[in-house]
Amino acid sequence: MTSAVTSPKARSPRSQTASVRRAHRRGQTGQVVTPPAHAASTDTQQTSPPPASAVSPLVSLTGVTKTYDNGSQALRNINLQVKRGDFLFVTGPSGAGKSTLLKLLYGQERATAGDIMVDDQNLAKLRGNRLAMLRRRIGIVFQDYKLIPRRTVAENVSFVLWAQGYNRREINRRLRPTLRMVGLQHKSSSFPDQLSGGEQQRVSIARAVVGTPPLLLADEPTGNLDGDNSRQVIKILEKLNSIGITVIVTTHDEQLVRTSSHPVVQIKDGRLTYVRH
Ligand SMILES: Nc1ncnc2c1ncn2[C@@H]1O[C@H](COP(=O)(O)OP(=O)(O)OP(=O)(O)O)[C@@H](O)[C@H]1O
Repeated sequence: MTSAVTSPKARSPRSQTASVRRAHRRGQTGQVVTPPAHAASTDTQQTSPPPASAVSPLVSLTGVTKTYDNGSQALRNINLQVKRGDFLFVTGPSGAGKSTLLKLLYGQERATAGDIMVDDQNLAKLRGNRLAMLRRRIGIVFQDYKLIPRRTVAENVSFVLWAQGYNRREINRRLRPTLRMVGLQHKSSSFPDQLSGGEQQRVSIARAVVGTPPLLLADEPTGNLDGDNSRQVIKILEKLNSIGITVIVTTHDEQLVRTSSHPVVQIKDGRLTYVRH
């Protein structure tokens, strides 16, 4: 698995981005597919409305409350909409409810009250296979990387594709541009403990997006990194956003948020307010 990615030709960041973008356009996300030019036909008989996915937000929370079994009220009456293609920062102090919000979005936790829609699916109604299918369409990045220690970079990144039944050719086709995208093509045979923290986080980003999900959730992705590595991680997330992936990032790093122009919401004591639209 690793041999195919050990000696890729050097390519510019622009062409790396382009190849991942092409992967999206081939329809692998089901999300960023550009409609054919004739889709906007002049056929006056064609009066059916556009599909819901073309107009609905990718993520929508309405009146969402989460109370854990021990009585801890993590989220209170949250209303939030994230459109397809958005990049959203979620800030707030420790214990405010940021991680809980992301856990609700990928179905690790269930809301106590309210409605959560992700990619036109009502999370409260998803169980078993249908929840697993939705999760395949959500990339997740954690503060502590969560890489498999005895697996190489290439194996860590492609593991999810193996698990989903992709063949070797398709895995290699996706792996190369994804590793280039995060600047780690030369580290594909390294093990996690041979990498810096910033590199490990870039591997975890590659793993999160190698399946070309329409939605990427990053929970404090810069929490363990210094300023330079943090900015590099945010730049990669912005690059992914520029090719159509909707990105939601939690952070308590005020500096990162201040130096960006993306929308920002703050969670404090479980309540959400817009800081910047
Ligand atoms: N599994 C759980 N069981 C009970 N209470 C929990 C659980 N997970 C989180 N909480 C509580 O819910 C509240 C919100 O926690 P959450 O982890 O969402 O905050 P956070 O904003 O992500 O914090 P941090 O920035 O420190 O990661 C906290 O009071 C926390 O103690």
